[in-house]
Amino acid sequence: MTEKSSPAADAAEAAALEAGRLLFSRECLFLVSAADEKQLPSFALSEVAFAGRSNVGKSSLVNALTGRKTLARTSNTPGRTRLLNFFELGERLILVDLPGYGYARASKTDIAQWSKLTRGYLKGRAQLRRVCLLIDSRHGLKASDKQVMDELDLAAVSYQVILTKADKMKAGALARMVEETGKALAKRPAAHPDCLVTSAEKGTGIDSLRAALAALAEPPAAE
Ligand SMILES: Nc1nc2c(ncn2[C@@H]2O[C@H](COP(=O)(O)OP(=O)(O)OP(=O)(O)O)[C@@H](O)[C@H]2O)c(=O)[nH]1
Ligand SMILES: [Mg+2]
Repeated sequence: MTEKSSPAADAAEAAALEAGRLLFSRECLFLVSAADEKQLPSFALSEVAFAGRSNVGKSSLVNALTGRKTLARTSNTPGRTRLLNFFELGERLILVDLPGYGYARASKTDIAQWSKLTRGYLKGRAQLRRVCLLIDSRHGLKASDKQVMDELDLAAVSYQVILTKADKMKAGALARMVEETGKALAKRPAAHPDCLVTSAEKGTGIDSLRAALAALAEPPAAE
């Protein structure tokens, strides 16, 4: 079903896109990595975290959003990101690239470490305004994603599901995946009701995501 547009809705959408463009035209800097709870930094800015199974494209999405190809390290090998990596976007928002979960070949110690540090961060971080929960659009929601969603729902942490790697999908299959995922989200209290579709490779959905994240950033300082 397509939403009817009105001049007011069109103007609001254009303003949101412009806010996203302005925010993400600002410089994005790597700040710090955290390997344990004691290393978690404390900044006076809201945070948006990128979570999801290993290899879904979290680091690539951070790079696509910020227009920097090598800001966050990406890899063909699942399990590339092992630490929580914090980036500051123009003194207005912190982006947090998280290690992936569900990486079958990681050692038990690694998995336990992910669980403790990342789950702890996701559930207990006062400044965390939104979790972008990335799902590979070819695979859809897996048991491990549902478990993380259960935890976010329980902790009342707002999350936005993002179907990634859209360039790898045919239009019909992608539309079915969007519908199926949307149905699963309808019953979840902390989920944003609509999922976004992105391709870090082709730039699909990047402007919409920038617009959504701009609504969470510190307002620009008065000139
Ligand atoms: N075709 C395509 N490939 C993508 C896209 N996004 C990421 N990839 C590829 O998917 C692989 C994994 O990407 P990463 O961004 O490292 O994934 P990640 O979720 O950060 O992985 P971990 O840090 O290991 O959890 C890389 O080979 C990327 O080039 C996309 O939108 N389209
Ligand atoms: Mg990564």
